[in-house]
Amino acid sequence: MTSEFDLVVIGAGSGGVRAARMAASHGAKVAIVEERFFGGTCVNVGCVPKKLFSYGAHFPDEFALAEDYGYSVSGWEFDWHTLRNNKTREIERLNGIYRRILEQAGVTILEGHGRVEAPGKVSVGDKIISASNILVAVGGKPFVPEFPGNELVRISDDLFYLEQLPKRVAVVGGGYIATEFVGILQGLGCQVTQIYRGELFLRGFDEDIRSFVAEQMAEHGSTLRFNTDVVRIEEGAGVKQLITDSGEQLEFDEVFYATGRVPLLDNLFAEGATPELNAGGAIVVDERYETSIKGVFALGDVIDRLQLTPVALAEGMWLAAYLFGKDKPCSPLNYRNVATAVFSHPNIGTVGMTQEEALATTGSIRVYKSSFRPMRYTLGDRQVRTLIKLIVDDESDRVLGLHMAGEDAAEVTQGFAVAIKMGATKADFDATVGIHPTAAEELVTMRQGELVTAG
Ligand SMILES: Cc1cc2nc3c(=O)[nH]c(=O)nc-3n(C[C@H](O)[C@H](O)[C@H](O)COP(=O)(O)OP(=O)(O)OC[C@H]3O[C@@H](n4cnc5c(N)ncnc54)[C@H](O)[C@@H]3O)c2cc1C
Ligand SMILES: NC(=O)c1ccc[n+]([C@@H]2O[C@H](COP(=O)([O-])OP(=O)(O)OC[C@H]3O[C@@H](n4cnc5c(N)ncnc54)[C@H](O)[C@@H]3O)[C@@H](O)[C@H]2O)c1
Repeated sequence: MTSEFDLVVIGAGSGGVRAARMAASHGAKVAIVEERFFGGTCVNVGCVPKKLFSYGAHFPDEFALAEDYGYSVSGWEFDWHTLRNNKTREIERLNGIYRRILEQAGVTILEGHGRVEAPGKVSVGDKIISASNILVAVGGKPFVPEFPGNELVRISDDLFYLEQLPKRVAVVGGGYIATEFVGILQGLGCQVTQIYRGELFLRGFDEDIRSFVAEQMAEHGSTLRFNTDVVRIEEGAGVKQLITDSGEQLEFDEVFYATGRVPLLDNLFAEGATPELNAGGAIVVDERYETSIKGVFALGDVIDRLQLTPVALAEGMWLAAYLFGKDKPCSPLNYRNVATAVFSHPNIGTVGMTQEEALATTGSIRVYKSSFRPMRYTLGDRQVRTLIKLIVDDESDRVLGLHMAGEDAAEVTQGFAVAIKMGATKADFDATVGIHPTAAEELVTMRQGELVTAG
């Protein structure tokens, strides 16, 4: 029996929309199922509203800096509702664009909860549709650990729709979301405390970058409490009392938890139709994104790879070309040297290996480091700094990693990521004439490297 569709995608987020659109452009008959919002996490409660809020949070610093340039910027006020509502209007516009992109590509849109009933069968409400291939691109949801009072905390989605901005706020977690939220809330005028259970936040990033960002955030007014775990939260008189593992009691108006995300598998697979999952609940796929059930594929945040929008997009494009393209990809997607940024204040941009990873891999590296005060800040006394760092393989001279924390770090890193992906050497960097005066020119003018060897 022939199927109604060549591909049914569950989830119209970053990966699902891209896969559906590209599959349709290759000539496939495609349907997409979405139960909540077109564009998924990134557009609605992730990258986009977060970046808009991050822009918004920089204005007080800009006003202060303007004074050093002779402007009087006194008496400014901030209205949270204006920022929040303008953001929501923009997100609604983007939702419409995503829907239209799908319609224009000829993709059939089905609104409702999608569920894999069996290989080749998806239900949407009480309707069953048949498909030669099914793609599960349902993303993830915030994870909040179990402890007394955890029902009192807010999750990342909540920030985007808050009725009022809290005065005193705790952000628990030490990853991307927590660190970005601290910058946003602090910039918008809240008194912010970041609480992290480990020694130093941003595990997995370069050690120097982690310490530098912690210093800069503290200098900027955020309170950072590392080696601190929350054991209980109580509420009284509109105040949230947070009790730590050392018995301290801290008071906040709101407590945000950003302690990771887990795959969104709620009512997604009928009994007997669940593919293999790993210990963390992520769907296990092979290098073609096929699950343990033939004809059922999965990609994006629901699998155990990098949880980044450009990665979900790349996976979606790869799979569409693999299933329906004339020119099938000849190799699996390459996850090496994926550039990433944390839109904390200051921003972090990173591509390639950290010093620690490089040492474990090659044993002998040269490390080039420069910390400086960007020219923009030299007319006043604010201690805003930038750190850049290059990790070079001593033997081959190849640049293994580039790390930057400071203004425009994400923008600068994106450009250099091309060079790193192409295998540029330090000599290539040195042979590149800089653009003066910029912060990025530092990356092609560093000459004094320190030789570091393993052990
Ligand atoms: C606060 C925050 C900030 C972020 N910032 C960045 C950033 O700056 N840069 C970056 O690269 N990444 C960022 N990310 C990560 C990025 O958003 C994700 O990696 C990306 O959205 C994953 O795409 P996806 O297609 O896998 O899933 P999603 O975008 O989550 O899409 C899944 C879609 O499936 C739908 N769905 C789920 N279950 C069903 C079902 N059963 N039936 C029908 N529909 C269903 C959901 O409603 C959703 O629309 C951020 C994430 C968060 C939470
Ligand atoms: N700029 C970006 O590209 C960007 C921004 C936001 C999110 N993201 C993506 O979304 C993913 C999820 O972000 P996230 O910040 O929620 O996750 P994360 O994995 O980056 O960080 C989770 C943090 O919570 C801590 N944690 C975990 N369990 C805990 C517990 N029981 N108690 C206390 N702390 C605990 C971890 O130690 C870690 O510091 C990221 O990994 C990233 O891939 C990307």
